[in-house]
Amino acid sequence: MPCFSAHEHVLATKLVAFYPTNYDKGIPTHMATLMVFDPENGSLKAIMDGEVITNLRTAAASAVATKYLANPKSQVLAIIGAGHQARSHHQALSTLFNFTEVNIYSRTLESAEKLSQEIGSTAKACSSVEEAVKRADIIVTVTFSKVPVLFAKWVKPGAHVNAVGACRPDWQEIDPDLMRGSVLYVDSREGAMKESGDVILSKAEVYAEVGEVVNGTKQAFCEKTTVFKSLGMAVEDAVSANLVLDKLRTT
Ligand SMILES: NC(=O)C1=CN([C@@H]2O[C@H](COP(=O)(O)OP(=O)(O)OC[C@H]3O[C@@H](n4cnc5c(N)ncnc54)[C@H](O)[C@@H]3O)[C@@H](O)[C@H]2O)C=CC1
Ligand SMILES: O=C(O)C1=NCCCC1
Repeated sequence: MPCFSAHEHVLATKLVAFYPTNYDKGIPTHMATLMVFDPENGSLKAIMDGEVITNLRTAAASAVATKYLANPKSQVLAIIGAGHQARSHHQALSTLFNFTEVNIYSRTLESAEKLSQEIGSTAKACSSVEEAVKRADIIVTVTFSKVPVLFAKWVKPGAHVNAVGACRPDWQEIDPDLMRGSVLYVDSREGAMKESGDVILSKAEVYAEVGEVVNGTKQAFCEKTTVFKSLGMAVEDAVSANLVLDKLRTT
């Protein structure tokens, strides 16, 4: 994933591959390395691990979307999936909202319970997606499922969904009725139309990129049911890598 940002004065690329079956072997499913170059002359400035940055910047992007699109009084969070992104999303969203309830569903009750114990007394492992999401103001889907796991009939009107998994054109995590029945935001229109099965297969209409909401050219319909379909953008990695280098320089 290559990126040059003149605004941020950064030139970087991330090599990333994912191996869903690694999860059951207890090793990371995403293998990522970032290379940062001097934008003036192309010389290599740094090679860094891309796993942590991928976890954190993806959750940060969802947090920005959620800040604009969720009800500001949101109290109940549901997380579907209990891996790295589940943890980073809980961490990032907790900087914006005081959750009184965090409901977690995963393929195994054991992995949902483990995450619930890490989070503490507000968290609960649920035995179905429906149980996890029915009271939720904010929902995060972070699984490797290839078929929908979150259905419109379980989602409270006005809830906000961060749909982060299903990053291939033939994979889905979200019920097409929910995609079509919500106001749909994406990180990149171009990316969504090429890579997101949730968008392509449901034929849902993309209302806006989150960046258009942030810069005020498109509306944030936070009183309606909203979906943010995230696929990840190279600029998120490049900017994050620059932040790491800045921090290194000043410590
Ligand atoms: N939008 C973006 O920018 C990014 C998206 N992702 C995506 O987010 C999702 C989660 O990533 P990580 O948390 O890093 O992975 P992880 O491997 O740490 O956790 C994956 C979770 O999905 C569950 N899972 C695996 N197969 C499943 C299935 N068939 N049905 C339901 N659940 C299943 C696992 O039990 C686990 O809880 C993946 O789809 C990944 O590709 C990851 C990085 C960036
Ligand atoms: O943006 C990324 O990095 C990824 N997006 C989709 C899944 C693999 C990693």
